[in-house]
Amino acid sequence: MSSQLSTQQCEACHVDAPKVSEEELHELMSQIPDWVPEVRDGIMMLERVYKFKNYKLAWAFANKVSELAEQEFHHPAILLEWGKVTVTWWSHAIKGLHKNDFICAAKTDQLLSD
Ligand SMILES: C[C@H](O)[C@H](O)[C@H]1CNC2=NC(N)=NC(=O)C2=N1
Repeated sequence: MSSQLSTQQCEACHVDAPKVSEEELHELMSQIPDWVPEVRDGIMMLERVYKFKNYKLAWAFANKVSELAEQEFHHPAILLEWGKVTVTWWSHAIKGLHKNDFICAAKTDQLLSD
């Protein structure tokens, strides 16, 4: 359930922290069905495009995602466009996906209803 992930906190991620396994990936993806795993420069990432009616609403959402990032001290790529925000989570430290990324993806989804 996505509520399960979104109630968790990011933990400090170090270079030797574990990447999620194939099995975990499958289980965690099922909890954030609107996110797509993307491999970019050999790094697995989680991405979702959010659509809005205008620039201002997209901008406000991008700001909320930025606040979440500082709260969790885990920072995504955020692409702000007219009516559209693309959020991409991955863990720089391990060049891949950590459980933190799934927690933050679930929390990003929750910002929509705030
Ligand atoms: C020093 C600090 O903890 C690190 O630079 C953090 C900050 N935010 C981060 N965000 C993300 N997405 N991945 C990281 O590896 C990461 N590392």
